[in-house]
Amino acid sequence: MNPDIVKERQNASFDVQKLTYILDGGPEKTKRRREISLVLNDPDFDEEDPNFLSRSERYEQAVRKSAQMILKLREYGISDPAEINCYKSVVRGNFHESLGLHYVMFLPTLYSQCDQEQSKKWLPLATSFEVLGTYAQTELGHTHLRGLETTATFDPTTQEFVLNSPTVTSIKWWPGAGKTSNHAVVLAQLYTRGKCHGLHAFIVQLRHMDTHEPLPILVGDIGPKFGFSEVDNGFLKLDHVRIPRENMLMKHVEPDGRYVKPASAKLTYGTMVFIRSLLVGLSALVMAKSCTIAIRYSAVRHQSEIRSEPEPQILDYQTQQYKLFPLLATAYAFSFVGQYMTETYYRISGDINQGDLSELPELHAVSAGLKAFTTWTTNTGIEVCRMSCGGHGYSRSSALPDLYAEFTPTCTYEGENTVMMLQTAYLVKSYRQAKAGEQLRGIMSYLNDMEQRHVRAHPASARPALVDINDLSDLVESYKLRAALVESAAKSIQQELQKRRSHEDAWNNSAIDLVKASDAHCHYMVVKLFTDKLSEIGDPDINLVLTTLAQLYALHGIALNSGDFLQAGLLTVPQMQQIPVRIKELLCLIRPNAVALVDAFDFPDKVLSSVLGRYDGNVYENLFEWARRSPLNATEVHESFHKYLK
Ligand SMILES: CCCCCCCC/C=C\CCCCCCC/C=C/C(=O)SCCNC(=O)CCNC(=O)[C@H](O)C(C)(C)COP(=O)(O)OP(=O)(O)OC[C@H]1O[C@@H](n2cnc3c(N)ncnc32)[C@H](O)[C@@H]1OP(=O)(O)O
Ligand SMILES: Cc1cc2nc3c(=O)[nH]c(=O)nc-3n(C[C@H](O)[C@H](O)[C@H](O)COP(=O)(O)OP(=O)(O)OC[C@H]3O[C@@H](n4cnc5c(N)ncnc54)[C@H](O)[C@@H]3O)c2cc1C
Repeated sequence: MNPDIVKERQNASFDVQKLTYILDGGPEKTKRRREISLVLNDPDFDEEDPNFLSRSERYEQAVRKSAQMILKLREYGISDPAEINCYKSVVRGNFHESLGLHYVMFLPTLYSQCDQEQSKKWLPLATSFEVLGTYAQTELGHTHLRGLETTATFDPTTQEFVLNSPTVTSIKWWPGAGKTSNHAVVLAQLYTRGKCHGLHAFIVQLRHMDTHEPLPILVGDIGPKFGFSEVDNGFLKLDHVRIPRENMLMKHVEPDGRYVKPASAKLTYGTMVFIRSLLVGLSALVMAKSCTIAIRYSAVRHQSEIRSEPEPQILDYQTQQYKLFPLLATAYAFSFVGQYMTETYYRISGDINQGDLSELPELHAVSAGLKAFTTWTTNTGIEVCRMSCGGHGYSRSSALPDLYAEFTPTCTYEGENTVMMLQTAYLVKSYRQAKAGEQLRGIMSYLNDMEQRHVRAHPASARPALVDINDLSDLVESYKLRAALVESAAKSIQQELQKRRSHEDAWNNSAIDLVKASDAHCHYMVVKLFTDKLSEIGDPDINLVLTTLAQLYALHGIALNSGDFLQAGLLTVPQMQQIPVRIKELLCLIRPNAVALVDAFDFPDKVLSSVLGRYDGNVYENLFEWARRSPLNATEVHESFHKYLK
């Protein structure tokens, strides 16, 4: 064990184990997660670092791993969805799996959209992996759902739908598992009796069940990408492909071609809401991994000098702390927000299953906004962690380049982040409702008292100083008032309408304000949920260290967005000047606990897969060993010497 890291652990002021229990949701859950993590000792999962493999080898390795996972899940009797998720995230490490989409999109779509008869047919096939599925929605030319071109036309004479990609731009593009899957959920515009009824989901067989040869359908892999090398993102061109009427999910077409409206057309989009909710938790996980790597490495890396003494640990540099500790605070904040998002998703989708759709718009708005907010923040955070590790952060051995490449598409897939932030129509609607005197419920209820607060952009000098920057509840209150930026967005729309612009143009001309409002709303939610969590934590040592992190999170956010807080008169200039001073004090308070705080995330070394983030801190000898495994070192003299240099 590296002596620096031993010393760090001795300095901790709290019980790491107890904090792990809080993150997991209780000691029983930690125990079970650790039991599941033992699978890492299984020699069947001993594999070469994918960074040393070609794309085709990586894909093959991923397929083998996916198949092994299924067999082992059965062998170990793991069937609870949360446990399957835990198992997979352990085995998957920092990469994706080839059957990922089958689990996260295909199966959930079947579960939520099959009727009884369809469930009876498709669920046994899909859960036994005879049917391997993908989710084909995006097209070469479109992702905006109303604009999708693929058609599904009902033919009552044969009781079939005819699926067609009429143009090049309508070719399905991106669906994972282009080579792996034999079925797809295809999203297409439904036509029956000559009328279009909008987007619906259909199950389409793509490949022969025994030979895996494509049916008369053009299907394949779209080629190498920024990351996602394990995943065969695919294309799919359908040329008048016929499928039985029973393959339409939720069956909205009667045998005579009559269309029966669903309770809400938006239920077809349910799988995206599910994944967007999951991505909030995934952001927390990846931010936590990145911080673990960067903070452990910073504790063992010595460089330059502060005083004329031996080289200090780089974690002692104030600038290093300023780079990493706000991200550490973010990892904790997002962990609690992830827990909230999961609970909210299951609560509201439970109501939806019972026929109560009243909270669907809020679920959509919250999951879209938090997905965008947390993935954007995490994406930039991983890169800060990588940079903070200097040159070794650039090596794939650090895992940070992989974490970045694998995570960055979360900002794009399941709804591009700007587009998701623009799903703030709900926010503006809520604002208008509150202004009209309606009492809002839930997370939007803070808009109820906006009129009394009169939060507007007028001189700060005309306002009382509301905020004690050392008081978390005051900080939550100021974030709440900043979230009233929605008022500016609503006003911008109003002004555009007064200029006789159409509603659509007024919306587009206010889009920057709308995204800002959405961002401010999400930021408020994160600060509030983090603060609310503190009241549940009885252990005084843990409460203290998490309160310090929450204060840092809140103040750092204000420092980054100082213009908003000053403009709205929520803070005075002298208060604003106090914030950097307080932030520096908080960095000093966090410093002795930094390693213990990342230890509490409890990532086994095999899951982190990072030479820099090793628990024992023995970085240099393992970096050397890792480099020696590089395929370029397989021979002492590379063949290129004989071919070109000699
Ligand atoms: C510790 C925790 C660990 C967690 C472990 C997690 C493990 C998971 C591991 C890995 C996960 C990663 C998985 C990797 C695989 C990724 C694969 C990627 C797949 C995809 O990308 S699938 C394709 C996704 N595509 C999109 O998201 C498209 C985005 N676009 C849209 O959603 C829509 O076009 C739109 C919302 C922008 C506009 O909708 P539409 O076209 O219908 O427009 P309108 O007709 O105007 O309707 C708008 C109207 O509808 C409301 N609305 C829109 N969407 C929804 C919804 N989903 N639900 C409810 N309501 C919705 C909208 O608010 C409007 O309402 P109003 O009319 O204003 O009332
Ligand atoms: C790794 C990966 C895996 C994927 N897996 C799948 C899958 O399994 N199945 C599937 O169906 N799809 C999948 N996708 C596709 C993914 O869902 C889309 O890429 C995503 O929805 C974004 O759409 P787009 O690529 O068309 O971007 P575009 O919508 O073309 O975005 C380009 C730019 O235009 C801007 N823009 C677009 N619309 C607006 C607007 N209304 N207002 C303001 N700005 C706007 C965006 O902000 C962005 O800056 C995957 C994508 C990736 C990268």
